[in-house]
Amino acid sequence: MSTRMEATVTQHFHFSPWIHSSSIVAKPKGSLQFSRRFAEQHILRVPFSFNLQLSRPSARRRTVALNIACSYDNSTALESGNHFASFDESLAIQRKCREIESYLNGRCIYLVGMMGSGKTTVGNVLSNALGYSFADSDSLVEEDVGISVAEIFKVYGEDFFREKETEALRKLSLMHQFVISTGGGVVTRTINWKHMNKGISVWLDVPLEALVKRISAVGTSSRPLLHHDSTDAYSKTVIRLSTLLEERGEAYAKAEVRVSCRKLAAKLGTKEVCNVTPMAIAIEVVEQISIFLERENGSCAF
Ligand SMILES: Nc1ncnc2c1ncn2[C@@H]1O[C@H](COP(=O)(O)OP(=O)(O)OP(=O)(O)O)[C@@H](O)[C@H]1O
Ligand SMILES: O=C(O)C1=C[C@@H](O)[C@@H](O)[C@H](O)C1
Repeated sequence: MSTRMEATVTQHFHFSPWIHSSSIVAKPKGSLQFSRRFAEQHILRVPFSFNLQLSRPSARRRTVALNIACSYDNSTALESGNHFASFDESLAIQRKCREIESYLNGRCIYLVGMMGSGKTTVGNVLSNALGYSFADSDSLVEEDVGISVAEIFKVYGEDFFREKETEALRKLSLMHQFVISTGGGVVTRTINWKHMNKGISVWLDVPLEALVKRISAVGTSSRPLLHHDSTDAYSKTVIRLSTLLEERGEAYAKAEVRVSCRKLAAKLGTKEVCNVTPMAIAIEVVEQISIFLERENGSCAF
């Protein structure tokens, strides 16, 4: 005798920010029928594949194979879990970069944000994907003066550093096809915006707690605005970072594009901003730039 039984499958998928969950053509719940011989097994492995329908018409469909574990009978506990779709992020970001490059028209990308927000780390990923060169305004100032930023602050003071920084940005504003990691304080001077507005500015908006975690992992010796020799150096760093973040919030918000790492973490299904990889952030940067370019062009360009 062949008795059939029904099982409910609940799917939870985590996708790269590339794919908007609203655009996925898949039912979140489904019903499957199994023959009696599966009754002894706690977990059924069901080979399952479907096409991800991306919202952008020009984007390629990707097929992912997922194993869905479930048990039979709605009333018994379902064996559940999150199943990550494999996704070649480096190919995906390169593809998206190709889509936007003619709209960028060689304009430089200026990454702005607090110390430790990942401008250098994400900037390198982005420049590779775009095929752009990478520059760091702090490094340019160091090359110009011949000593480190920390030493410049100590020997010549902050105002001298700010002048040199503005000069570095002026030179960079004459360049094309660069991703530029800027110093954390560039947003505070109006003249710097004049230079950065030759390209596209992107704010890497990272919450305080993630900044603190990252900075305390590497120390503050290279960051003169945060460095303290005192015994309670950690708490002083937290207070200083939080004050700077509050003072500069509005200035960072002047950037044309904002990438909120908190929102991105939520979109990726994690509360922990520190779990979001530089690649995932770089992908989101390209996504947000493409939205900005669409607005700039007044139509759906991609
Ligand atoms: N997404 C990330 N996940 C985990 N660690 C990261 C991430 N992004 C950056 N980091 C780490 O945080 C630290 C600061 O990053 P990075 O130097 O890129 O920031 P920054 O904005 O360029 O800082 P600054 O302006 O002070 O030079 C580095 O140690 C880096 O490895
Ligand atoms: O946030 C800031 O004001 C600074 C950030 C660093 O990148 C350096 O530009 C310098 O230490 C100052």
